[in-house]
Amino acid sequence: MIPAARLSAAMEILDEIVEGAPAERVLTRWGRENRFAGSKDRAAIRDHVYDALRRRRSALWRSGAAAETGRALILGLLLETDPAALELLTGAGHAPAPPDADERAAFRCLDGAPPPVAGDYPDFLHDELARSLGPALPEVAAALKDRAPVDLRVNRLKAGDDAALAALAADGIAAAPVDGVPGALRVTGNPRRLTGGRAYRDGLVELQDAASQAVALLARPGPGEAVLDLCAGGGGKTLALAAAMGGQGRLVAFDANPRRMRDLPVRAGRAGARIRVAADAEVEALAPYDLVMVDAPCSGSGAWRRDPAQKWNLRPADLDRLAAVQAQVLARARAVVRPGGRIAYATCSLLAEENEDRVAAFLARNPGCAKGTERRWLPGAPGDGFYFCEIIVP
Ligand SMILES: C[S@@+](CC[C@H](N)C(=O)[O-])C[C@H]1O[C@@H](n2cnc3c(N)ncnc32)[C@H](O)[C@@H]1O
Repeated sequence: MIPAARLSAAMEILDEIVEGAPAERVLTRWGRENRFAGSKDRAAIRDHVYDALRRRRSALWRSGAAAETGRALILGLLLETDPAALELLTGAGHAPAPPDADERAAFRCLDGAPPPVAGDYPDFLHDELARSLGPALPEVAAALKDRAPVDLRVNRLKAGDDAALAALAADGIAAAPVDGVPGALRVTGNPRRLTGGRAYRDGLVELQDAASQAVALLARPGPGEAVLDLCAGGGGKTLALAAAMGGQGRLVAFDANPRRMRDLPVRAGRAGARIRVAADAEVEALAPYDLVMVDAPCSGSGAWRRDPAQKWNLRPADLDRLAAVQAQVLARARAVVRPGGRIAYATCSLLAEENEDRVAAFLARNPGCAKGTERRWLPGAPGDGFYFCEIIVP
């Protein structure tokens, strides 16, 4: 496909997404129905679609269009990020039609756009984002418009950094260490080869955002400790905890939605990690734990660049519901941690409401518990946005 035809396809796909269809479903169906498109075409179309979804409000504003359509979003995206590419819109062959006089007259810059439009986030979150981020808000919002890098964690149960880098190089994948996060690598070339390569298949590296790795390291699971990962999900942090424990001790993984842990046994096998996947009642039966990791369900606002639909689908009532779940998991963690043990509370949220406020509320309800190490990572420094707070239990 020529580059302009890829833009046409992205417009067509975005039209369906704007109508409410989930992006992944539309992209998959489009690929099935357009077999002539090769893997490079599909990857480029997907990038256009996600670039537009991350910038949904600013792109529409930039286009000046009255209604949100795939064409308006792509026009606005190109205006903002690659104005020269508008020349590709010639109308010839499969290229989109060039912007007509009315469309051109409507184009506008972002000066004067309200902050949530320029920053691409929902209006209702503005005050909370401003309270949480202060003067960093515009910079953080800008970082969330870009594609997320592909990060790897060197699996210390199987390899050191040099061996992992050598295995990746043999697979044709270029990567470099991420400053400040021991064992984190950032893929700089051929990321799509990763899952077919030996380094990944043999469990030398795992896909994991660098800040997510930093969170697991900061939890400091000790070798020989009993550790519970109470919100294990797909097991990203569980596997990182297992590696930090050096294959010693006892690591239990639980998630309220067991289907999310479906692949964990296979991933653990590949990584050479011993993990007990627990059913609900086993969480208490296997207590007490020295450390309980609570990677709480949250708005995902620190990782919106990976999943932009999350920010557009979020509603005020979701934050209330999430706050209640965050409090509930913390209370459960408190009940199963041993006296003198620790709770490692983390979210990939930028909102104080899900972070500092949740910890403060927990401490107010649990006299004697004390805050230990607390840290926040903003998106891009070095990975997704994350919050971490260690709670020391009396
Ligand atoms: C942020 S995700 C976990 C990501 C995972 N730790 C990782 O690193 O890949 C939060 C998880 O919490 C789970 N969850 C939601 N409510 C829960 C509850 N009450 N108890 C335990 N897990 C819960 C969700 O199913 C979701 O998988």
